[in-house]
Amino acid sequence: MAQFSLAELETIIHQRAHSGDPESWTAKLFAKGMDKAAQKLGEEAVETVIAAVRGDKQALVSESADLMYHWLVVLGIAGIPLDDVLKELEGRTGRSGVAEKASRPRG
Ligand SMILES: N=c1c2ncn([C@@H]3O[C@H](COP(=O)(O)OP(=O)(O)OP(=O)(O)O)[C@@H](O)[C@H]3O)c2ncn1[C@@H]1O[C@H](COP(=O)(O)O)[C@@H](O)[C@H]1O
Repeated sequence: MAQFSLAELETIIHQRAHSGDPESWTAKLFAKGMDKAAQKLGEEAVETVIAAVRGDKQALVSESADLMYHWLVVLGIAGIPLDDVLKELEGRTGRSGVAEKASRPRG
């Protein structure tokens, strides 16, 4: 089991975004803004799909990591905490007591 979580990565991204370090990819993405970050997220999503369709498990793991990192960057630029997404997912399990969300049909 990995000793690492998306919450930790979110914290790292937040720290690096405002580090002012010219070598930081995170700081560069935040400086370029949502259009560039969303574009990178889309590229990583496509690369993940290609790895999956090819059945390349090693690439799928690597591209998934790129995808999750860029997804968290996009959430960060949008000002949406990871916890908001986790609460949304939790609601869909029916565990959070948000009955209307749990029973909502999925599109
Ligand atoms: N998890 C990641 C991570 N995953 C992917 N990437 C970067 O995402 C970039 C995208 O890779 P691509 O090959 O698609 O892009 P590219 O060809 O380099 O760039 P373009 O020419 O497409 O603009 C690469 O520079 C990767 O290094 C990441 N950069 C940072 N992190 C995490 O963020 C932390 C802080 O990183 P810095 O902000 O760079 O200090 C790191 O310690 C990691 O934990």
